[in-house]
Amino acid sequence: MADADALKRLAAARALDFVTDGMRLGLGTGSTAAHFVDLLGDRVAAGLKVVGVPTSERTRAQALSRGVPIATLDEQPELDLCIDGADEIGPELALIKGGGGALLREKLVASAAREMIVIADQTKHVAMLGQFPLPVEGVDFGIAALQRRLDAAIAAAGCAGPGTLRRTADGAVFRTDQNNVILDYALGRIPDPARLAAALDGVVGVVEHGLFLGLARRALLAGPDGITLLEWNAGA
Ligand SMILES: O=C(CO)[C@H](O)[C@H](O)COP(=O)(O)O
Repeated sequence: MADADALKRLAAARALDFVTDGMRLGLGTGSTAAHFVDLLGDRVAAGLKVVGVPTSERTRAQALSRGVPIATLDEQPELDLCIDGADEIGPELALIKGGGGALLREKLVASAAREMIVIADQTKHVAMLGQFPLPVEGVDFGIAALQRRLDAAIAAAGCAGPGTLRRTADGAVFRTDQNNVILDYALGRIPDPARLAAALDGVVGVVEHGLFLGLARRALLAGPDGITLLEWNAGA
């Protein structure tokens, strides 16, 4: 059976079929998105004309190293397509994102795009979101108070589970590219993502959360038997 990284690259390669000359692209963050940027670099070297808006400093550096022209979201506020990975893909292409800590810029870039395509290995596809801890990005002023407000909002939305302040491997508090902190909520199950998202949106001190609802239109899932295309049109 193909290993997970080979499957991620397979999904990334298929996403290139949706890229056409002149496109303004949102470039995601994470190991799957990194495969896409790598392969996009080959296409650019072969003459494809695109401009990419990276969702993290990591992706920005990679795009530059692969010769992919980049711009900021201020320079390109309207994008044609955003290609990004996900930590979980649930019903109606509801996503958990932010395992790599880039959820805020990822959501900003995806929201600026006419279409978002998620690329992943098929293990990310789940019947219900929540096994992957939900990242919540917040300001670092009064983290303990923020956590209390979050615990209450999460309980009111019918979910429960501990929130843990994210740290780096050497024990330092993790900082996002926007210099915020992340609380990872191990909820186990999120039966009603829209209800939880609305609750989190209302918490003072929350900058953004990792529930991406109504943003992805397609998902390309790679498995041992090839690519499965999932489609969801929230407006239909
Ligand atoms: O949301 C993300 C980063 O903030 C990533 O898309 C998500 O963590 C998936 O990563 P990978 O492709 O490495 O499995």
